[in-house]
Amino acid sequence: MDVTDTRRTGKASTGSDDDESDVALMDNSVSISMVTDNTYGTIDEQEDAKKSAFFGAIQQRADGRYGAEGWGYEPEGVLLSKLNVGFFKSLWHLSQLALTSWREWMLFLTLPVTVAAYIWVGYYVMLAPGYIYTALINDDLDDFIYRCTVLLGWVSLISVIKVFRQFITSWISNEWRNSITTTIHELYMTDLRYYTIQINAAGVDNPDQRIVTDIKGVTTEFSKILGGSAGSGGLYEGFGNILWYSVQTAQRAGWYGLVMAYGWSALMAVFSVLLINVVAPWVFRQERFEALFRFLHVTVRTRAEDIAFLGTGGHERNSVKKTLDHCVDNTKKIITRQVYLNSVEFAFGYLTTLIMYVSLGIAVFSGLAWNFTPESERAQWIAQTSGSFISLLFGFTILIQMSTQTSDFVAFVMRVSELHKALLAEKEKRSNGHQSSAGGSRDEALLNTSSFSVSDAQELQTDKLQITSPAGDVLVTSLSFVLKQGDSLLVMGASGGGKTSLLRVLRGLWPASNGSFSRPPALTDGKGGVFFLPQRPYLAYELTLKQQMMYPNVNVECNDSDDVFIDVLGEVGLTGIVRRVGGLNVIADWQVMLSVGEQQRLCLARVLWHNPAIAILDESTASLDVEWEKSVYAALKRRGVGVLSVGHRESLIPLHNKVLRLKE
Ligand SMILES: Nc1ncnc2c1ncn2[C@@H]1O[C@H](COP(=O)(O)OP(=O)(O)OP(=O)(O)O)[C@@H](O)[C@H]1O
Repeated sequence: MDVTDTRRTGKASTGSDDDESDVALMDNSVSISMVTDNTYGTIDEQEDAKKSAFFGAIQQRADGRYGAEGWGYEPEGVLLSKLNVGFFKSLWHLSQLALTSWREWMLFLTLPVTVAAYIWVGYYVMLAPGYIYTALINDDLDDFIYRCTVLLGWVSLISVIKVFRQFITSWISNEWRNSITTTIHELYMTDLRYYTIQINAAGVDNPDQRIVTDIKGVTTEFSKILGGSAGSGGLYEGFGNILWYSVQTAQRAGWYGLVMAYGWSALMAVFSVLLINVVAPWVFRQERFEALFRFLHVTVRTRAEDIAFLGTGGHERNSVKKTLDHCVDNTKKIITRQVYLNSVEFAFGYLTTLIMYVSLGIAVFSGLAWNFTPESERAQWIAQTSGSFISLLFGFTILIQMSTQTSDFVAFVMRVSELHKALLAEKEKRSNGHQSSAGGSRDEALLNTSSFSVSDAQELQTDKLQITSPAGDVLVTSLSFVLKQGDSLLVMGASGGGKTSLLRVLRGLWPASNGSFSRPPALTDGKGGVFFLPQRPYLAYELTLKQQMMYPNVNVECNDSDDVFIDVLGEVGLTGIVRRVGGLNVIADWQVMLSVGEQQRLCLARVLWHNPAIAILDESTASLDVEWEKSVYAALKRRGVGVLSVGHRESLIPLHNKVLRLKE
């Protein structure tokens, strides 16, 4: 048996091989089922576990992410990123996140109104040369001065409208970014989804990049696509021009002028839409490579000291180079494919002038134009008809150019909507779990599965708990114990045996594959409940020393005097740092300021300050010397905190009432 009651024996026991019963009742407070080789269930049962959604999602993710072409390659995502029905559905989906209030709708509607004003004033600017030519041909100075003055007025007005259009386009982009990011943040940063999305969501790589860069890409590009930018008109201008100048062209050049313009544009549009799908998937892929490239560099920066201790950074150099190669090779593919698109775009741009002259020629030489145009107004007719025609074709040009420029946009939209859908799926899954369980805070309730309940009693209880890793390996088959306030249980066992996994299940990060457990709520405001301390010290960004101790409840009202915090720091041997850093209320880069041991002590100070009913410590004293380790456990005992520790060190055994050894 591998359970030792140190209160009874006073020393550690390693257990004997001939006693491997499933359940070991040690005393009234703790009953423990041990994992032994013969409790692993049949092969069929294990296969069933592997078929769980949990496992399925992980497997899909692994297959997608580490494909034959290495990191960052995901064929399904690449194929998805096309200008097709799926894209428009995703775009619609994101628009609903962007337009959530009447204010956003008002802003959104300001844009077409502004563009309509722009087209209307632009029409008068377009007419002006015709009038000026007529005044010149008629040698009419007064008319010439009048026409020039009017033109000055229109030109001033159109400049103001254009500036406003730019302003409103950028403003809308920023507002949309805020709305979409806020909605996605809300989903991502709530109910531990920033964790579970990584375990469960198939194919959603680099959520950080999608949130930080891709959403901005969506909103910037979309506002430009609708409203235009400094260099090009937008969708509204394109359609506005087509509508207005179709009428004008038909009136001036007759129906065949229209047929020429529409026929020519339709031809180019078909080419462009076909060619856009040659580029878009590779842009999607590029985003993946860029994200990975940045991530590897961030890792080199944040783990610089570890890498420098371990070696020369050769592997990291190779990794970043390999990823750079992927970025560069993929960019070459994009550039090559872009040639086709550019050919269509440029050819269309230059040939437009030719098409215009041909159409005018047909109107003139067929006798239509001169039939109804007085001699004195022929110059005006030529100038205004060509202006109309060019404006009509410009409308089409805008639309066609836009389709060649949307490859980035398609990629951004697909990546952001993929993340949003994955987050919604996570939320849905948790809500379903919630329906079948009872009680607890919002945070805990959403973590609930049918196997978990929040108890009012300040104790942790597991009943025949089975734990399965995301890869489908059964780590613990049937574990039952009760841990009351003031009790202490040490979980030991081989590396990879499932110790931290047990804590993951108790926290609610992984589902239990069988059995059940109950515990007080975690992370309630301030004190009490269960406090989990992870294996690696975590010191949050931009917090003072005092707030680090209050973390995660940094915003709760705290009436404790500074002395309380200083006393707690004293209990973990950190009084010195208060003076060193300049007080309790100073923000510093704690990862750099403190040694790993000091970081671990500060995290332990957190547990002591919170004074929970139960503390769950994952190798939390590994960097402390034995004397300080003893001292910290004594401080927990003084407070009557129930302790569940995971650890390897023999020195921990006498500090606990019970020891549970997980077998391999
Ligand atoms: N996200 C994951 N996906 C798949 N398998 C995982 C995942 N996390 C952990 N595992 C596997 O689950 C097993 C148990 O891991 P766990 O972290 O519980 O080990 P441990 O007993 O705490 O080990 P150590 O003492 O080394 O910290 C290991 O084989 C590990 O590889």
